[in-house]
Amino acid sequence: MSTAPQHVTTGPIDGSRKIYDEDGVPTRRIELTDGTHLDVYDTSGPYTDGTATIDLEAGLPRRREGHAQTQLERARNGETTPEMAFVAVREGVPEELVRTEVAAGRAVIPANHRHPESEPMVIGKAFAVKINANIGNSAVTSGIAEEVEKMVWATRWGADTVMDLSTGADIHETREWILRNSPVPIGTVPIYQALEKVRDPEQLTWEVYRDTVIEQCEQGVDYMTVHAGVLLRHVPLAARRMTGIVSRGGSIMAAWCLAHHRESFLYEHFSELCDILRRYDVTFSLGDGLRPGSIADANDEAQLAELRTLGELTHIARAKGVQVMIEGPGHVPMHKIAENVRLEEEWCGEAPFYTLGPLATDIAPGYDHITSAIGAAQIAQAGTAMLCYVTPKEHLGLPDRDDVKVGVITYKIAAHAADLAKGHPRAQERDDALSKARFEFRWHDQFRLALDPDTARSFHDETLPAEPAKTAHFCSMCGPKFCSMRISHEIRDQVEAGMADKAAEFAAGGHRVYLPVAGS
Ligand SMILES: C[C@H]1O[C@@H](n2cnc3c(N)ncnc32)[C@H](O)[C@@H]1O
Ligand SMILES: Cc1ncc(COP(=O)(O)O)c(N)n1
Ligand code: MET
Ligand code: SF4
Ligand SMILES: [Zn+2]
Repeated sequence: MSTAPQHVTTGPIDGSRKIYDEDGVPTRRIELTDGTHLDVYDTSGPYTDGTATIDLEAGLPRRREGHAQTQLERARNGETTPEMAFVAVREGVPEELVRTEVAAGRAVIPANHRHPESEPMVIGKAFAVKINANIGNSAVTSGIAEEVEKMVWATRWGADTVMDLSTGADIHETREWILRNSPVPIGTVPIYQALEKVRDPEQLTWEVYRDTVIEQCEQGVDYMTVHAGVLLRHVPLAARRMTGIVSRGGSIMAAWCLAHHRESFLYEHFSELCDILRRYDVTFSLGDGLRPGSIADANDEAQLAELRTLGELTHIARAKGVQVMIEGPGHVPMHKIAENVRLEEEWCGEAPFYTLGPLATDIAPGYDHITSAIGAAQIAQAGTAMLCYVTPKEHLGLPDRDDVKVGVITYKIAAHAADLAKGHPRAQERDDALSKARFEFRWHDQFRLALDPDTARSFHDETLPAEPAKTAHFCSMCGPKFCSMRISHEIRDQVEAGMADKAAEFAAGGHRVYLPVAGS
């Protein structure tokens, strides 16, 4: 039996302060030494508010109320819900854009009526690209306290949603602690807990699965991965691959279909599943159970056959008023990435795409946060709405707290790079503020504006820890004499002084800068 969590990381991010607008929408204000400030999107909840009291036992304050209808149904009815208004402020966009995107199914707001602790957020290509962090124990390692800290730690660094993918001990209790203390939406894969109950994939039944889904809906899970696109006829296609089926849920369902030689109970009971999720406004994340697990298998027939089925299911769910997003690959070389987005949009009615990476090559275990961030930046630029992070431990072991931070920061980079390329209205503000601080040798401001201020500061401290170095016009990379930015300042001064002299000369000599153009 795991012990209850006693402690999580709290306190503001270095150089920042949490502020709230009149409707309680949180923002992180980065205070700068030149007297200005920059406000940035904040996923971290009360944990980074220096004035908040955290009581893990009691959970976070409940901030929302339930409703009989889903966000999708209400958006279609022309209603702007409090959740839509909240995310419009967070994103800096008109409420009407949020409502119309949700109504069209191009965006989702995952917010189970029974998870009132979470702060509403929107996932869709018209909005800032989001990132998800996977956490959870396995049969081999980890406990409740570690997992709750991973959730707080992931959201501190910018995770927009967290998936609890626990498959080990105390699955229900671990999820309860995470849900009651999470400021972001929580996703799960219910088939994992269903399998835990029956032990063997063959023993799974629709009834056990359905009851597990209801249990998780009641607890407050905001979105659920459902691998209902793995059909009996797809299984032979995947058997021939280089790496078979790498999705856990996909492999469980394929094993069940083969053992019983029957069609998937998720597919056959999909309509009932929609009715259950609708009651709580739980969002479907239609699982990519046949995603490629290697470059060799990318965009193959198994993957595309499943995607077509997910498109069919999307239309069924939407007709029932349930919000839907679509999970995507996996391992895909760069030249095959755009095709994934194009087909997903075409076949799945532009439902928000939620991709795992993709890894652009298979050759760097230990660095798969990087192989996957390369693919993630590209697929996000092409229109993916949310990126599921990959940590340095991918393919090697369960990520720990440090891996979680590396994964989150790496994916914030990919998501932000895509926001810039897509021309998101506020994205470049932060780049400009940081570049200005860098060029003006305001080292403290450069650290504060960084995605990871602690690492930036500690790297600078390694060679130049003294306070005077924090305004010095060089760092240890080039040293004072070869600092190109310092030299640039001198060039700029000389050019400006020279311009002033030249201007005075010109005026004195009666010269004109622009000659009249003949005929004008
Ligand atoms: C679908 C993705 O989820 C990741 N994954 C599966 N279980 C866990 C866990 N407990 N913690 C973190 N990541 C996990 C896998 O590494 C895969 O990349
Ligand atoms: C983007 C994405 N895809 C899939 C899964 C589920 O994991 P699995 O399919 O291995 O059960 C996930 N958590 N996120
Ligand atoms: N790395 C695998 C993938 O590409 C997942 C392994 S754990 C289920 O999806
Ligand atoms: S990550 Fe490890 S346990 Fe999971 S599929 Fe790969 S080898 Fe198996
Ligand atoms: Zn993989």
